Amino acid sequence: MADLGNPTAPATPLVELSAPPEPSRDDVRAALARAADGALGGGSEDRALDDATTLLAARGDDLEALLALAAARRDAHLAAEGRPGVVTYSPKVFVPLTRLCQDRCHYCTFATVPGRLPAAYLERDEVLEIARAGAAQGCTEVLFTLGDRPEARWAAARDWLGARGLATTLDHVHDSARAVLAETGLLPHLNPGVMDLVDLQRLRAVSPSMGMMLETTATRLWSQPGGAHFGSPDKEPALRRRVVDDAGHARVPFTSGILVGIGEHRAERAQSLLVLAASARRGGHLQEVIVQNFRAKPDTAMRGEPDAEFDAFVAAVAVARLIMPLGVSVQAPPNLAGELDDSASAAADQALLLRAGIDDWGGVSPVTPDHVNPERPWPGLDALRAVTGAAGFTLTPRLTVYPRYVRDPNRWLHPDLVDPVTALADEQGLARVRRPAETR
Ligand SMILES: O=c1nc2n(C[C@H](O)[C@H](O)[C@H](O)CO)c3cc(O)ccc3cc-2c(=O)[nH]1
Ligand SMILES: C[C@H]1O[C@@H](n2cnc3c(N)ncnc32)[C@H](O)[C@@H]1O
Ligand code: MET
Ligand code: SF4
Repeated sequence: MADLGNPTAPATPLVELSAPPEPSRDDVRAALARAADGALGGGSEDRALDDATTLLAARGDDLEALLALAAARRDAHLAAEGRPGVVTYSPKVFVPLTRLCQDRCHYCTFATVPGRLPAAYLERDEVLEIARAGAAQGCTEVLFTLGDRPEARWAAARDWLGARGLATTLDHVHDSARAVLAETGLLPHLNPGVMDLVDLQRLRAVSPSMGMMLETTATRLWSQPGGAHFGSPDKEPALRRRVVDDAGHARVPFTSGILVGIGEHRAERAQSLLVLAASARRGGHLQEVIVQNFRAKPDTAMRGEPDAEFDAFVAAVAVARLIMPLGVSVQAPPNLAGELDDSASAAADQALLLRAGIDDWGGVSPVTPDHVNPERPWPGLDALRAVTGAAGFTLTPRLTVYPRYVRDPNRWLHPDLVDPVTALADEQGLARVRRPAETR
């Protein structure tokens, strides 16, 4: 298990960081040299923050050197996990259980108002219908992504839940996930926003993995008017950090990550990644870190903002790889790469992400759109396999829960989930291939 799962000191408090100056090339090269020697900042946490902040500014030849270091670290991770040369994805369907939300993230087009929806929530039978369509296409994951605690803001949500004898949105998540497991055998991955320790312990019985993006440690983007998270109670960085840590206490294999380009500066981006790495070391539960690039969408408060600059995003992927302990996968979604409707530029950007050290593409669906980024279709699996193969890797389906946790079920899986997970896993803990999509 490498250096994961060794409880150390408690989490250090988040300090507000001022915007860093542009580093000189000498600064960048010195940071690269320390990274090449094995540790950002030569092992000290403050120096690691400085070096990571510096490396996030690498461009041109320096960025090339950073990518090479990150790629080598990814290869070491895959070798340590016993799957050298394997880049994974999770064949999934996406269940937008509710698009009502108590938050108002300025980049989000997923959250909406009751008047624009046929109903406040999907019914359990509608969820099952989506899951069955996924099963027919060889999917193994049902991703529940939804608005945070809409009942705190919307009467339509309270009424819908009340009419069905449900107290909270998370009760509906629980019952729907249990139904998916029982009726289809597919594995739920829950992404319902903020959960407390009791929620995590209860939901763990119906879902082998869960996730919540940290997004960013930049509290100012939450506390100050105009910030991307102003008006979103669930996006307070200290609260989200506690959720990521609590998932470790509850022994939930967990996915988190950062959103790049929502107004955070490089030092905040570096701090966010260091916070995730520290949580991974304490809990051993962080299976993957998603590095997701902000994409401006019409009808949102941030529609006029530029998309995340792609070189800055690629540098963030590489720095994430260097910061994370071995054993933590680094994921970037393939559908947010490239210009819209331009498969050549998507392929070029995806190739760059592989050079930057990712080892996973996340959920890819042959059935449902990415409801969070609906304007961005999934690449076909053939195209993704071609890009991955051209970079020297074999594209391989995984389960929603990663092999290292599948192999240690007593610690990481609720007893009720051992059989459902085992039924879908191969000897390596990856997905047993039985998919029509795979043989196309
Ligand atoms: O299709 C998507 N899947 C998202 N996923 C699912 C992801 O692509 C994979 O299906 C999981 O990582 C499987 O382990 C998330 C999962 C999380 O736990 C947290 C955040 C996300 C974000 C997205 C997303 O924006 N779009
Ligand atoms: C499900 C996850 O999707 C991400 N998310 C939400 N809106 C956007 C956007 N416009 N661009 C990129 N990612 C987004 C957030 O990080 C959220 O946690
Ligand atoms: C649709 S956004 C993903 C789930 C949750 N609302 C969050 O922001 O964490
Ligand atoms: S990103 Fe999540 S929490 Fe924020 S508004 Fe959208 S659905 Fe709500």
